[in-house]
Amino acid sequence: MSLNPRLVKESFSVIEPVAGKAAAYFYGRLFAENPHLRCMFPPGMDVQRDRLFSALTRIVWSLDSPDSMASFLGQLGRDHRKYGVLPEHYGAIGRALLATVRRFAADVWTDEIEAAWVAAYNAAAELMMRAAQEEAGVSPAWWVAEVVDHERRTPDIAVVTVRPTQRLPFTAGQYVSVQTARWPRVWRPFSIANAPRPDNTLRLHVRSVPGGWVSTTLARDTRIGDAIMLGPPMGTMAPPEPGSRDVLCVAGGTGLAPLKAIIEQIIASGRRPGIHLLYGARTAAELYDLPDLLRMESAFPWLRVVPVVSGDPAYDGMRGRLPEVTQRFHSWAEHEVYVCGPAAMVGETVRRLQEDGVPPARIHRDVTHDER
Ligand SMILES: NC(=O)C1=CN([C@@H]2O[C@H](COP(=O)(O)OP(=O)(O)OC[C@H]3O[C@@H](n4cnc5c(N)ncnc54)[C@H](OP(=O)(O)O)[C@@H]3O)[C@@H](O)[C@H]2O)C=CC1
Repeated sequence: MSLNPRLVKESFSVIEPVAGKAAAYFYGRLFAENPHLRCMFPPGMDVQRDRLFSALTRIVWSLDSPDSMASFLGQLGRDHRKYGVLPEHYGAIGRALLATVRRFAADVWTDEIEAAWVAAYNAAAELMMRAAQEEAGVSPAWWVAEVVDHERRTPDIAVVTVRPTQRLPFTAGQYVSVQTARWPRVWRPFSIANAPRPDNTLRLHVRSVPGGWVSTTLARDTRIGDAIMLGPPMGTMAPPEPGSRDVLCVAGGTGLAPLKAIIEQIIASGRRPGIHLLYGARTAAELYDLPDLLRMESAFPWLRVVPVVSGDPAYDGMRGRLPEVTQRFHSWAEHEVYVCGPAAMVGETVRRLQEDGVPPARIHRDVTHDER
């Protein structure tokens, strides 16, 4: 049976409004039928349920773009090695998924829809298994990394430098998932805040969020010499192609991390595009990386760093909210644009940029990391 993206999308749109219930049913069914799989997942499943649905949403909506589906599923397959997922697990996952969509789309379900889901799942599982298999023997399923530096920049934000014990190749703009010894099987994504370095170190910008297990452990309770685990690099945000346009980066809070990596990579490439970095925080004290950015600016005259403060009327510099400041600052229609930060800020900034004529293909945004 060949893929039928339309039937999968139509039936999936019936399930989307009850995504939470469907994800809970899926895991309940998976663990009831395969109790041995439960130990591969964290004790608290809330984040996992959200992840399942966001991955599923992404797969379903990219079913008619084979390249982007293959690239996403390849990364997902490589990433799932760190959970210990093996080819034999895909059958069990497929059965639980099919039972879930059949139940939650019961009102519209037909044999054709069932066949379309089976074909789509088999194709997706095949891409994930193949990518995982190709990686086995070439790269570890996860990396152990030693914390070699830990700076508390604000009461809530730390810049953590780690050195994996084996080389971890990545592209500027990508992220890794992190597991700490305190919270086994709980993985949270953080962007790598530097371009690849000869000494193999990676920097992470971590804001401890209330109730965030991994972020709080990393920001407050981690010391030099501690070991953490890193999953394989993920994400498709990457530096612009050589010879391309001037660059705008709009960073909200710790959303700065991947944009700093991209700027470092552009500088290291020897190219000289003009780069504007609008770097926003609520107060001047929250601009936790400004001294470092100003050093980069003075070493690279084509970079202009513009701190923007949204919550302090007495701030003696650019004031306002990032989406509005971005819009009134300049016309960016000819730029390559990168936006990263809180999801609502990213959405609003992207909307305004498009309104002002920046084509969507030239706007690069990170996945949000709001689950930590
Ligand atoms: N650490 C990492 O590696 C990465 C983090 N991220 C994501 O970046 C985000 C950073 O969060 P955090 O450091 O807490 O940032 P903050 O919540 O401190 O916000 C930073 C700036 O963004 C503005 N902002 C927030 N919400 C909105 C909005 N709805 N509209 C317009 N402006 C807004 C804030 O202004 P105000 O609130 O005054 O409007 C402030 O100026 C998180 O969502 C995180 O998941 C993304 C990629 C990498």
